[in-house]
Amino acid sequence: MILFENVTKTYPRTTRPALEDVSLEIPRGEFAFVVGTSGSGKSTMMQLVMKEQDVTSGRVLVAGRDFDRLPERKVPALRREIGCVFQDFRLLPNKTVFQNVAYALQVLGSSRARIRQTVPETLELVGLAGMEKRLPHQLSGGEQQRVAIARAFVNRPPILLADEPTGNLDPDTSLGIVQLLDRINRTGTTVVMATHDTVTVNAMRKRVIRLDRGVLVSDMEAGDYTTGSLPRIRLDETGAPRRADEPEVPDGYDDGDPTAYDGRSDHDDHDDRDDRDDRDDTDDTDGPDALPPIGRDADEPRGRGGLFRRSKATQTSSH
Ligand SMILES: Nc1ncnc2c1ncn2[C@@H]1O[C@H](COP(=O)(O)OP(=O)(O)OP(=O)(O)O)[C@@H](O)[C@H]1O
Repeated sequence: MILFENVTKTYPRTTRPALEDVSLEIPRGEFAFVVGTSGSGKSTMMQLVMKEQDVTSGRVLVAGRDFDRLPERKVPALRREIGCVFQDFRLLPNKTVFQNVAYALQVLGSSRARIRQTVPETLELVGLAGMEKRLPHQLSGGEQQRVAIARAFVNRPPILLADEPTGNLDPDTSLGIVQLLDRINRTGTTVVMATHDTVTVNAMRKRVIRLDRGVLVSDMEAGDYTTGSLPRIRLDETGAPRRADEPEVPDGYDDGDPTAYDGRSDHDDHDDRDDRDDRDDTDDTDGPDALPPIGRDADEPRGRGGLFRRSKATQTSSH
């Protein structure tokens, strides 16, 4: 799960925040687009999730970790749980497709047996079986991005972030890449994709979180990039998003709606943290060979719900 509570990020020597008072929750297993024009704060949001940047104010929780309480020594373990894909692919030019993907496991200390088994499985999943021996320059842009996705996913991270992954690709190829991310999402991995590619966003009918100059202006289920539908957050009379500190229902409200906030207290979160610390220590020693196979989470519940409980009113209004 990814949770932002009233997150503001202002970079040094700038006056306007890159993100301003952003609150949202992306439950485990969800596919969400983050859209907005250039400079609206999409990459900043991704970097905050990776803890490559720190918030100026507000709170971020990712994969059970409260960043306020996350010691620096535990950041590498966090990043092992987040795969990343970028617009410019970032492949190693002198390594083959197989070696590029295997490298991601090697740096995690995986055994050769594990690499021999997992890399071909993953290349098959992304549609590159038979291309193991090619170098990146012998691939099309779309194929290179598939290698990058395989590399990001080969250790089966619970979260995959894709920052403008289709920015260098033509529309048909872009759609194929987003469909691949959708397929990965169906294995249980949470996928968050930043983009301003209206065509692919509108083709997918997924959750669409929209930023405008650092402000979250809409959050829609099965939304699109132009008109929007099924807003997730309530708007006030002026059309502004309701704030996270004005819950629509009391904390802990749950009428059986799996998207309802369960109102867990800070105390509960603290307990979580203690459990998590234990688990992190296990992670550190288990190594990637303990990773579960593709599809491990597919049948699990989608995790607890959002800060904002959707009501009939929010489902039918549009903006
Ligand atoms: N390291 C930085 N230092 C200072 N300002 C930054 C830094 N990174 C981003 N910004 C500023 O923060 C704002 C948001 O940038 P960000 O890269 O998050 O937007 P974006 O929506 O990802 O844009 P694009 O689609 O062009 O990648 C912009 O005004 C940008 O100039």
